[in-house]
Amino acid sequence: MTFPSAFENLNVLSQHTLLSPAQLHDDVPASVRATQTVTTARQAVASILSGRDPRLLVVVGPCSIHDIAAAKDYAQRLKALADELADQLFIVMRVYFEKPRTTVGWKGLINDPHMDDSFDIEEGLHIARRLLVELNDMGLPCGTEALDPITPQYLGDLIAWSAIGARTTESQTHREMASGLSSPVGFKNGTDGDLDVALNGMLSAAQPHAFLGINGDGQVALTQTRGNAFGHLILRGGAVPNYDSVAVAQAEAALRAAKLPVNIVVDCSHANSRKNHALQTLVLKDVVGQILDGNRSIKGVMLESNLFEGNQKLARPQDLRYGVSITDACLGWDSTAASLREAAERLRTMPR
Ligand SMILES: O=C[C@H](O)[C@H](O)COP(=O)(O)O
Ligand SMILES: C=C(OP(=O)(O)O)C(=O)O
Repeated sequence: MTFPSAFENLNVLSQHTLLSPAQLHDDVPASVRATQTVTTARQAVASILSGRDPRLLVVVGPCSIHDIAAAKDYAQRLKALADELADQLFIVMRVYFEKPRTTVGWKGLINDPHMDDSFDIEEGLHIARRLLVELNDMGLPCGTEALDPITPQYLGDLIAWSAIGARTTESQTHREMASGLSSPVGFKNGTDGDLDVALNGMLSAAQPHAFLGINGDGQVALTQTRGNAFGHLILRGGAVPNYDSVAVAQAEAALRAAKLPVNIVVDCSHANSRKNHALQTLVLKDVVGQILDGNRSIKGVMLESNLFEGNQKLARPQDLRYGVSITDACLGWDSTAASLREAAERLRTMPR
């Protein structure tokens, strides 16, 4: 019997075989320095989550990466800031290559690196891996959203922290993938604010799973995982924000009731900033205030930040403004640096 028969793949237009994860690793190898950055950062995040390291994890950077020059420019500034504030903050750059869309839209640099619907995924994977190697070579760890369950085989060795997004936190496929990720993984609450989907995600991802995956050679493989020991909850707001002390106390109680580690990261953006990028600084101030008031469950924060504030509509690359987001609106660099410096300064007043 020929494959496909006349009765299947009726809506599939074409399939094009891509290079394997092993081939991409050969094309763009991880340097020793990059690997050290990833390993040290994963350990630091794990120590923060287990309470051994009192610093605040900060995942900060563009909503999405679309321009490599701008991403490197941003990373250089962030690395200097990370070194300056390293006594209080452990800074990981948000390096998001895959965007989950509410309906449709540009799905990120891996899916469509030329931003023209040419979907040159093979080139997208190369660009993404080269950037991750460069950033880790600078000593700047990278965090990302694990969206496509195949991508971690290509890039996962260069990722220090991962998120499962609000739109996929209830998906079994993503929980299975999370159970095998090498980095600590945060589960976001649902877009409607539901915490249970994230808690169930954490419970599921902590367990071993067996599922269909791909191996290094790109072959379909029965994949069996160990379970991820460093799952945590990310509060990103829903119908209303959920970063305030009452919402955080409710999340803590829900984590305790589910017998999960009481570890929370607050996403200062999305529904917590009511999608107004400038309000992220106020959310951060509030969260730092909660920590100064004695909160010990908030282990980290997330900020969407770029070189310049706001966002712009997707256009031809030559028509885009440099350093401005083409997805969610972001804080600009100056206010990002000022708010992180202020957060560190306030945290320094706290007896450890
Ligand atoms: O952070 C990114 C966006 O909020 C998410 O990808 C959804 O984007 P959309 O609602 O513009 O599709
Ligand atoms: C899509 C994102 O967030 P969320 O899943 O919370 O909407 C994001 O952080 O890019």
